[in-house]
Amino acid sequence: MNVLEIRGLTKKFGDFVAVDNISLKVREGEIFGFLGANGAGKSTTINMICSLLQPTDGDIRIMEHDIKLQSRFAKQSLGIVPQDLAIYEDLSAYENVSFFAGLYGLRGALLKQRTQEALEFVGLGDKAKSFPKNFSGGMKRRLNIACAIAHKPKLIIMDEPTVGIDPQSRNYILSSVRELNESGCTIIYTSHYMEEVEEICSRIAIVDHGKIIAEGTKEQLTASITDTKDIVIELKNAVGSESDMLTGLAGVRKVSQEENVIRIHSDASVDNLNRILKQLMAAELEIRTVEEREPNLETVFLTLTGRNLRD
Ligand SMILES: Nc1ncnc2c1ncn2[C@@H]1O[C@H](COP(=O)(O)OP(=O)(O)OP(=O)(O)O)[C@@H](O)[C@H]1O
Repeated sequence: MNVLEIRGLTKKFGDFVAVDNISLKVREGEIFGFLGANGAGKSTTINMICSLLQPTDGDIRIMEHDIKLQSRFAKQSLGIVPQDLAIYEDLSAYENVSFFAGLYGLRGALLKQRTQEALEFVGLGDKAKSFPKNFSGGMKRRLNIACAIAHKPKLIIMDEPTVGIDPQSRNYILSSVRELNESGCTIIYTSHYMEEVEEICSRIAIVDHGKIIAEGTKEQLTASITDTKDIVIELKNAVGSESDMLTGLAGVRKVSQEENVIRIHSDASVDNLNRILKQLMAAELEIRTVEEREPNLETVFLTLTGRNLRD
């Protein structure tokens, strides 16, 4: 079954097209990644799925129900972890979760039980009475998740849930996503962190300028990139501007440098590497290592758009 089906979804703000005719199916049991740079249109799409924004055009179906016609069903099937924290600082952690679960229709003993379960799930079981104003960024993010899951939705949408938190909380959140998925939830996970999407998502859509420019498993997406390759060269004692001499070289598409390490995105033909090395050696630079990297999602994005995800 498709837990989510989107057809021809479009959102215009005045003349600006933020989401441009997106169609998409997310099947039950998937962790579906929505990967795109800042401003690509991820949040606008999510806000339409959650009925927070009216589409300019297109249809959205959740569990085969049109969200316009069966809005109550859609609301109860959906859990939303918004990008901007949606928690009340002057309510306790327990009261926050209980408030949101109540909005989704839970009452009485079940409301109490699910509130406590959700807090325990995110590792805040012993913080039920504490106030989020005293929480770290990572704890607030986890509370935000608890608020979205207490009513046990079939589909959970997480909009960049790991922005601005420490690595430990990030790992905690990623393993919670997996656990929720194993317990039967379908998950849509948006991020501009390629590594996270690669790590947890079973299928990925890459969004750019409001359009889906590629979709598939990580393996399908990387296999589709056969005409480019990534080369990483480590120099000895670089001053930091050595990459300039490679920009514009035939076959070289993009170059970046961090201290001694130069990353080159180039056409796949073999002579490129020779040309690059000749250029560096002609400048009497000492080369420590040369490595050809397997394509990853960043390569896919770079090949399709000519930009890095975080340019
Ligand atoms: N209410 C609005 N009015 C006008 N433009 C908007 C509005 N909301 C979003 N936009 C524009 O639509 C585009 C897509 O924004 P959106 O927030 O969906 O991107 P995103 O992929 O979620 O990026 P981010 O990772 O920064 O959240 C951006 O150019 C943004 O400036």
